[in-house]
Amino acid sequence: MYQVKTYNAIVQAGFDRFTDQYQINQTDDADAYLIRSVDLHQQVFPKNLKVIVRAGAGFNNVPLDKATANGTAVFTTPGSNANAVKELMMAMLVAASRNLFAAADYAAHNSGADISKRTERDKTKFNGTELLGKQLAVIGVGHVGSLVANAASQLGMQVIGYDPYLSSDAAWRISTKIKRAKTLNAALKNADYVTVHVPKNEETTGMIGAKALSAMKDGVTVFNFARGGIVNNTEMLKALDSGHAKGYFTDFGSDEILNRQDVVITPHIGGSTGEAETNGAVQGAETIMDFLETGNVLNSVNLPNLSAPFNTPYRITVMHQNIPNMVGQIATALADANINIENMSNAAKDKVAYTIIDVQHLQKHDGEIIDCLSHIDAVYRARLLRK
Ligand SMILES: NC(=O)C1=CN([C@@H]2O[C@H](COP(=O)(O)OP(=O)(O)OC[C@H]3O[C@@H](n4cnc5c(N)ncnc54)[C@H](O)[C@@H]3O)[C@@H](O)[C@H]2O)C=CC1
Ligand SMILES: O=C(O)CCC(=O)C(=O)O
Repeated sequence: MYQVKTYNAIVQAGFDRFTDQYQINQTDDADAYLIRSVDLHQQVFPKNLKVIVRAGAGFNNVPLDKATANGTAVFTTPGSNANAVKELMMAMLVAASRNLFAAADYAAHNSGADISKRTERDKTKFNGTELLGKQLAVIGVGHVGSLVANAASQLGMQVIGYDPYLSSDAAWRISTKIKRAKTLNAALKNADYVTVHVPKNEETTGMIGAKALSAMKDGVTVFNFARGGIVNNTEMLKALDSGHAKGYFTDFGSDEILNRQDVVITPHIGGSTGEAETNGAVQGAETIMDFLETGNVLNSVNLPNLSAPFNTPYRITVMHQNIPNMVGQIATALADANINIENMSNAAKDKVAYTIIDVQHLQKHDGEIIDCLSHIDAVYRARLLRK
């Protein structure tokens, strides 16, 4: 029986997807974590932890190096909440262009006699502009960014995307109407609206800072529904205070940006729809079961993609450092144990490699061969799976 631990609210549809080989259990010795935004950076991972699935897109709450060193595969559920974020972003674009929040706040407090007279007098304060024909820069054109770009284009906006790491799968999702910028500055310089949809990492933290903001034109509105810190709040406030930027809309509040008319904050609700939570939980459960039962890897953030049909009685998987002679050492250990390899595949991603070996017969006691492989230097984890 596999133990699955959760740290955040996971919808029932995800739990229902697990077969009876799985138990949802808040144990300290889980085989798998199915999580959302819990910050795992301070956690000491149990040795038994084989897989972490973040139901959602951002994985900056998971310490990847620590997970790798523990032999733990980390996955996300790509695209599961992208439509939810896109719809929120479209609402925010309209809200920004029509001063919607200020206007609604005014109307909610406009009471008493002469209400219509005052309304007609004051409504000019909330005059907006239309999105049609305005330019939107989309920084990061992955699952969310591509949907935002396409939807904005359908509203008649001129959309320019910037994504130096765009995958070919993602490129297929982008409308041919979206222009491609070769540099961040080229994307920013004529944009009326700028939105970021990149993962938070060393490169993207503060990417919308003094330099990027100064490359934008006067009157720009900036949106950050990706992660706090991608936009530098101090520099954003300077741009707002100087009148260079018109507004800042974000899903990530923090003290310094509170209580301003020109900043709209939502409480990290980008992925908070029933549909997105169901997608993430179901995809998450399926990812856990597939990895634990077949060892196949698809869309992991710390392991290379590697899948093969599991047609033999036994499969050995080895997660190890991407250094010379690992496959040789693994094959030698199996030969020493008189185990014949039916099929072997190996792939690497950055510093981590992964090997799948299918075998018909085991000559030694199960534990012995796994023990033997685990003791090879630079092996993070070896597992034996039965069909
Ligand atoms: N507010 C919320 O509740 C949600 C926030 N998010 C955030 O949005 C981010 C994006 O989500 P997805 O689109 O699903 O991820 P994704 O991985 O499909 O797309 C991210 C894109 O950013 C690009 N990218 C990476 N570094 C870049 C850089 N330096 N400059 C330009 N582009 C760069 C990648 O090539 C990729 O195409 C997530 O990492 C997460 O932090 C995602 C879902 C919900
Ligand atoms: O609602 C959640 O779990 C967070 C969504 C999110 O930020 C993400 O998927 O990256």
